[in-house]
Amino acid sequence: MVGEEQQQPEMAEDLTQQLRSKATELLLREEWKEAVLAYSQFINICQGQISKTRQHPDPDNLPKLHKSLCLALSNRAEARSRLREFAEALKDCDQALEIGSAHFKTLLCKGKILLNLNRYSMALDCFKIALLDPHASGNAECLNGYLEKCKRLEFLSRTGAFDLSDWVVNGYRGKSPELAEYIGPAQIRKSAISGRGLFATKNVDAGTLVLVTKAIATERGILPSEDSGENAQLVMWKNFIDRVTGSITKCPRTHNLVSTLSISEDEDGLQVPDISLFGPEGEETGHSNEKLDMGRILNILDVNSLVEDAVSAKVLGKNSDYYGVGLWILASFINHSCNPNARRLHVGDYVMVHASRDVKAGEEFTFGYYDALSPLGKRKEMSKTWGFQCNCKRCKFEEEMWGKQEIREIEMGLERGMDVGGAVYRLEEGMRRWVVRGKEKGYLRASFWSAYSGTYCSEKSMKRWGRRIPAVDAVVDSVLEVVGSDERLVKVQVEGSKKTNGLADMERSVKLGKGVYGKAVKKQALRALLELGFH
Ligand SMILES: C[S@@+](CC[C@H](N)C(=O)[O-])C[C@H]1O[C@@H](n2cnc3c(N)ncnc32)[C@H](O)[C@@H]1O
Repeated sequence: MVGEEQQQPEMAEDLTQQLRSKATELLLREEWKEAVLAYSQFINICQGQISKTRQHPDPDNLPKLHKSLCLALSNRAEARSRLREFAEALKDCDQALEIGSAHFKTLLCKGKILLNLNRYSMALDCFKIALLDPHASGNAECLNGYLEKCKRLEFLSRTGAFDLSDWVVNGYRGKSPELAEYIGPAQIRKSAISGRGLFATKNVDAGTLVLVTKAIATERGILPSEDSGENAQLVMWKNFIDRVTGSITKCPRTHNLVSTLSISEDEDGLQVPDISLFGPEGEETGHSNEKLDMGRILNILDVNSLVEDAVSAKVLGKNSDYYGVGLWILASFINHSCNPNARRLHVGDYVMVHASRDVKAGEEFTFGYYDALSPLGKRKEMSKTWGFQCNCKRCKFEEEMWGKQEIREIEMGLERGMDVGGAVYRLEEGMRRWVVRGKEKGYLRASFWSAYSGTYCSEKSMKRWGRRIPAVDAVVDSVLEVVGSDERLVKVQVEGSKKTNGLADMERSVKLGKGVYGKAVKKQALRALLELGFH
């Protein structure tokens, strides 16, 4: 076959025109992969012609060729961004902008890609320059929309001033609120628990937002009841792996950030990355040397993926067959504790982490990978499934206490349907005899929480045991001190106070609610929630 450059100039011109028309048609038909191929061919030809023209200068033709090349690069960027190949698409945009620094279509495309990558201020710069272009007048509404969105998200990512009130009060119905990535008063440091952890950089009170981060990939669905949903879960897991692999392959930044995550081996030797790398304006680092083969990706996912139906997501009131799994990189640096001080809330593709009780500067933020309001045996089982053994103070203390015959009898009694009020009474009496004080009381109460909750919420139980067991406020406070706020604590506080005093202490409950939902749900909304009886 005759090469393009050896063809007659008119013939080559015809072929080039045909290729350009074909590429445009594919783009209009939204056949993105094919459009990328056609534009790539066209771009090669254009670049060839430009270098030929440089050798035999043709001042009339050169600007025309540059214009065609710029447009083709811009269109290929559009097609690549639709395929979510953002890194390649950005390269195309930058090449096009080298030719025409104010090329409207390219600036718009680059701005949209940057917005998708949560790089708000860089996106804002693109839209601002685009606004100066004469083409902007015909696209003013759309452009202003993007500008406003960038400004809003940039403000949110800088201040963390989110407001989820309406969405939460409306029972999480409708579109989830617009969020932006945010890093609060936190830094990554070596942890005494294991490897690296996330630490408070200043004293924070309950409800303070720690971070908001968008998933690299998620997979969600309702599991069918037949075959107990296991097959469906496997299919979802496979899809999830494909999505994560896709994101890693398409984006070097994602590759680099994922490669910082633990595979739960030799954690203490792992490097401690700077937290700013993970933020919306985090630096573009070069390609990491760390190879991410399939085996390593699977190990990383095994250790770091979060399941949305975990206890903290129950607050979303999702269908019981709902299953959602995702990888949120920054949240992956948070270790587990059975006396956690942070909670996570899943909102769309984002996870928000906030302090669930007051946390001192230098203290490590931890959340429960599994339910902290459960007894030692159950927690041990769960930590096994996570592949580690929890050695927190609470576990160590309870290990000792479970040596006591009486504790085991109460636990077995409850399993066999023992009267919950009686169990609480026996435990409280036991703690008095064993001189269990302070936090340790909270540990045991948290472990037997279901008995306390059953007692305080039952009129019958309260009639029988109410005078012989501690007041609900004292118990809620001591459990709160060790596991942080939890919707179940608020529920018992509200119900229990009504049963003892006849009215719930609204201020106290609102404070507890703040620890559950974070400050992103405002006081007024929390009051409304409490009046509605809490979700
Ligand atoms: C999501 S990562 C947490 C961050 C991790 N420490 C790191 O350096 O990247 C989960 C892994 O951290 C370790 N880990 C977290 N919480 C732990 C705990 N309470 N006790 C022991 N190991 C824990 C386990 O190796 C677990 O597989």
